[in-house]
Amino acid sequence: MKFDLPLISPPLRTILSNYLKTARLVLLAVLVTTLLGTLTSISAPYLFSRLIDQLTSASMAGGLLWAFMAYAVLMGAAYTFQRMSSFLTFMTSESLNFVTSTAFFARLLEKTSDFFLEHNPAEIESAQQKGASALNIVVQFALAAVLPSIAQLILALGLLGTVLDLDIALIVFGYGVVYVALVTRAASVTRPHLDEAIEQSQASSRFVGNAISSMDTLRQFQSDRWMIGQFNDRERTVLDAFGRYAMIQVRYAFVFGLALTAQFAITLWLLVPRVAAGELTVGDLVLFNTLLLQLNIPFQMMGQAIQQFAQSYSNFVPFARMWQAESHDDPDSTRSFAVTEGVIAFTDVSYLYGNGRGVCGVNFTARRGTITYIIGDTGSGKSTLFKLLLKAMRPATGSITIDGVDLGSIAGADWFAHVAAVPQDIVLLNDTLATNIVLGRPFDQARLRRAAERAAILGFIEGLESGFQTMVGERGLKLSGGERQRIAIARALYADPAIVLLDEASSALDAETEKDIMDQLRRLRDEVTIIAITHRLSVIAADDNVVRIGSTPT
Ligand SMILES: Nc1ncnc2c1ncn2[C@@H]1O[C@H](COP(=O)(O)OP(=O)(O)OP(=O)(O)O)[C@@H](O)[C@H]1O
Repeated sequence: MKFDLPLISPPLRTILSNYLKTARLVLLAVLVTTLLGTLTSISAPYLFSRLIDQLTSASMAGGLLWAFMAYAVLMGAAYTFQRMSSFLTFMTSESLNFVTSTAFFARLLEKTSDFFLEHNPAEIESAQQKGASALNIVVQFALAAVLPSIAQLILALGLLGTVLDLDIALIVFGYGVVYVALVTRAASVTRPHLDEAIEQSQASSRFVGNAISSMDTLRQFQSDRWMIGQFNDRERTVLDAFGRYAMIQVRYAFVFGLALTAQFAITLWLLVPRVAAGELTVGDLVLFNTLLLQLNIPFQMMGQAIQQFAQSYSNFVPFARMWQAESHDDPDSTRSFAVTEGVIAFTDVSYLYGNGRGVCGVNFTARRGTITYIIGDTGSGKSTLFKLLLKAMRPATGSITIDGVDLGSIAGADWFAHVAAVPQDIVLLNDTLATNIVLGRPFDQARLRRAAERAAILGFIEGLESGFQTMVGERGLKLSGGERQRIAIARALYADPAIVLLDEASSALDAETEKDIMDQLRRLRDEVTIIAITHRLSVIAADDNVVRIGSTPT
């Protein structure tokens, strides 16, 4: 079986080392209870077989009954330790879930904007779920199956070799090797079908994410039947791939049955005549049967573990791919950066996307004291300039400086402490108006009201029954487009930024509200550098700085 180790190792290393730190004590308890469970479960049948051989009415009077009681205690202890170990293992799995989901979320926040253009939330969620459950299964199996199985195997094989004879121990061991080899082979033959099923199920989640975000449009164009058909086709592909996987495993079940029959037949063929000849006692035969049954359980467990590991690997791949997708290459925060004059200079800046479109040779300077308007045809690259300013990507050529400092050398955290943007597509959280404006920054009622006032939305909010505590609905869709824009402007102004970027921030507003907001912003222009993208030339005043962006080659 081939595994892409460079792909899965980095997330595994980070998550498992955090997990070992978090669950150290419980893991130790799992180890101890597992070992005790194994010792007691092997010593109980051994004691029983010896007692059976000594069982006469005279020996009963000599205290053998108490030895049988000791056997009963051993049996109870074995069960107790095994159960304790399995629940302690379950406890650690919750720690693992916690570590996996928090590490993945932190990693997601480092991803580039392109990542979120490629992957929608439903698909990301599905990869996260699959990855977390794959890791959980591997760790649970390692602790609850592989570890006790190996301990049980070593002890039981040792006992079998000492009490009965080495040949029998070798036959049992040989069966184990054949069994594990068969499971490995079955897992490797079925892997391509499993990989395909998981790949298709990821594509299906992406499809669901797309469908949910455009549900109203689909209904309006009566495209829902078409979407259902497409979804069914995708799910059918997943089902077929899982079906092929399961059918191959079903065929292998016959081979496993044959191997088990051969193991019992050969060993009984050798042992039964030796009992008849008086070389072995009936107790030996009973012990053999119990140990054989016990030995087969760990082999089956190990086989299942191999099967689960192979399945978990396939499930972990989408998670690992997202984990490894390109992240922002950001310098460390120095906290020493401060905006002084607020002069932003673009010098010969170019950036082309993979399709050859973007911006070429842009030169302009934005200062306080005036609003800098960026204008240009649709697709000329105005929003791309903002993405560059917001460090979503770096210029391919040229430079962007702030008060003479290259933007590339400023850490994201330091830069975002000074800049606030109102994007073209406003995203609001399904939470209250206050939360959407403050967005986790230190709460200050006076600032909140001032920001709302400057964004010309205070009157509207105060007129609502729940005021700032009004819930905005999924993606803020309980508000109008213009209200959403004003909330986003209030959000941008809340922390008194030194630089404000507005990407068609007033496009959904009526002329009067737009004028109101721009007048408010104009009052800030001596303290704040304001750059605004607009298609509405009517908002531009005579003393504004206007930068026209030309079309780029396609
Ligand atoms: N992520 C992307 N991948 C590939 N091409 C892109 C991407 N984003 C934008 N483009 C292309 O780059 C060009 C500039 O896009 P941009 O959004 O910056 O234009 P714009 O001037 O803001 O347009 P508009 O006025 O319509 O909002 C367009 O031709 C667009 O198709």
